[in-house]
Amino acid sequence: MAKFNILIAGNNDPISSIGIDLLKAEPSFDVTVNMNLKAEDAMVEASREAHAIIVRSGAKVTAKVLDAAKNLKVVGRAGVGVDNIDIPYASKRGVVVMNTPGGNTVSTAEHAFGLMMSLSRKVPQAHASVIGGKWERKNFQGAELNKKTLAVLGMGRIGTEFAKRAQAFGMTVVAYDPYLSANRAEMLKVELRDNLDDAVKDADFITMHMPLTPETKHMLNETRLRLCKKGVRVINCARGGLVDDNALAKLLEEGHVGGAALDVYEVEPPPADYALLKAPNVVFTPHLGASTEEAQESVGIEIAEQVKENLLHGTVVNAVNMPNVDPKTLAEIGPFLRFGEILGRLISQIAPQRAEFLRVNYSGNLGKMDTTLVSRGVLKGYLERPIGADQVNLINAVGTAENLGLRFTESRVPEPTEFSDLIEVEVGSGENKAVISGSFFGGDPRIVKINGRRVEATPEGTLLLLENDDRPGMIGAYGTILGKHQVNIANMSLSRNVEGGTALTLLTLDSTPPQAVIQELEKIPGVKRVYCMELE
Ligand SMILES: NC(=O)c1ccc[n+]([C@@H]2O[C@H](COP(=O)([O-])OP(=O)(O)OC[C@H]3O[C@@H](n4cnc5c(N)ncnc54)[C@H](O)[C@@H]3O)[C@@H](O)[C@H]2O)c1
Ligand SMILES: O=C(O)CC[C@@H](O)C(=O)O
Repeated sequence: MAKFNILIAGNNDPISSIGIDLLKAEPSFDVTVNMNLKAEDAMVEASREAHAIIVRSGAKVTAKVLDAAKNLKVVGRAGVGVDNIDIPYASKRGVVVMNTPGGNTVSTAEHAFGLMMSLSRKVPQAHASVIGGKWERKNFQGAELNKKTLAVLGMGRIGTEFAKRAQAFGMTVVAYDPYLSANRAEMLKVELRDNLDDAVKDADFITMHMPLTPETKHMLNETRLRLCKKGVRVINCARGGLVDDNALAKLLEEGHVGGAALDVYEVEPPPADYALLKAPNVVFTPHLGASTEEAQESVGIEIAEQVKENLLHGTVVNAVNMPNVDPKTLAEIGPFLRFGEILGRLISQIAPQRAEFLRVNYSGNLGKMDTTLVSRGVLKGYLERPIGADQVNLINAVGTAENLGLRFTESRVPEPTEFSDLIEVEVGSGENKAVISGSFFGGDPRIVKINGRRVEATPEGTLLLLENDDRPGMIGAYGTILGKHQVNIANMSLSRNVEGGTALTLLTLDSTPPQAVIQELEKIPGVKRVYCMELE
């Protein structure tokens, strides 16, 4: 039985014990929990033997960690944000990265909403004052939420939950999210703004709920904050860096921004001299959005299940760097995926060198399916020879092709050709290309065309493809040489363009002939090309 090492890594932020127990209960898993992995070097050492690493936001899975963890197959994030994981590098290394969207949505929306209420009623300041023995009622006059305008930036899961709560409090909700459809906005009864400045300029409160990306970094910068109404209050329970913390501190000091409630910071934890910590009218929490029993249990169990299923059965759920494959889909597309890989391997052995494109075209029943993974399988099979079978997989195949300058495309048409299912793979540059097509006969894969010529072969063992003048005696000549070297022919398929033109002979062999035999075949008069193709 294969053994898998699982590292649950953190910086004092463990995942739920139910999730840990679920993994420990699996006999083939060896589970290590280490919550002292703030430093990269410590993380590198702890990760060396891991097949899976599970983190929250405290531990960082950097390129150095990914390089050190030679056996690594999967990184699981118990939560939404994956900015503590080097995703491009994980993809390059062929490591699947999964998160658990949804498990902490309500907790985070509730926390952000709680922050907005604390901010509008100055709860932390009033609390500190009472504890300090004071009774300063006039200093802590707040503002109602009722009839105020709220701008929700990022109307995904958490933004939507926040908006619903705000509507229940009588707020007018304006939304900015370039990926939100007008229909959905209408359904959620929010006023959708196409332009970020339009969304924030009349708002009394702004709340942010999107990932930190190059596009969203410093979305609220000094210029945009100055555009807002004087006294605007800002809530950020999504990611540090969406707001320019220094600009926010400055505008809070000036009084242009009336208050801020933050759960996340550009630097976490913020150092003692962080300007924001000294600014007036602020409410802070230390990245607590998802810190509830319910959310942690939910994301802890979810990630444990996902990682377990991935290691044991190859199931991919909630991956951020490859398409999802649940067990049902995996069973359905499994045969196509395997055949796709074989077609890729096959064409890599007859394609022109320095190919510039690889196209996968589907028609008929296959043209109606989601074939993304099958195409990745073709690409993987194609790249195995040049890159090494252990270096390329379904996750990094697309990136690897890009690095080689190979343009990878796929097309699908639901109409059948002469076959009810067809996968056609074309590889080449300009007009110089090789084409192989495959189909399924009664559920069994068949190679049905090579370079546009009709052939028929079961994709197994070794295939010998010979191109020769169409004249008598050629097959006898091949058979004699192969027989002399004890190479048995299991199957043969013949085709030609015109009588006396060029013939294509596809032989399925029981063993792979040595190179010397191929050279002997090439010397037969009338033989133009001989390709020996191994399928496994
Ligand atoms: N504080 C915490 O503990 C905590 C907990 C959970 C989630 N989060 C963070 O909250 C954020 C939102 O989480 P979610 O689960 O709602 O994610 P989500 O994917 O459901 O929603 C994100 C939304 O942001 C939108 N978006 C993307 N780019 C945008 C842009 N340029 N402008 C405006 N909108 C844009 C997307 O269209 C999407 O609707 C994430 O960054 C996540 O990491 C924080
Ligand atoms: O692990 C946590 O508590 C933080 C989670 C949060 O930042 C997320 O993006 O899901």
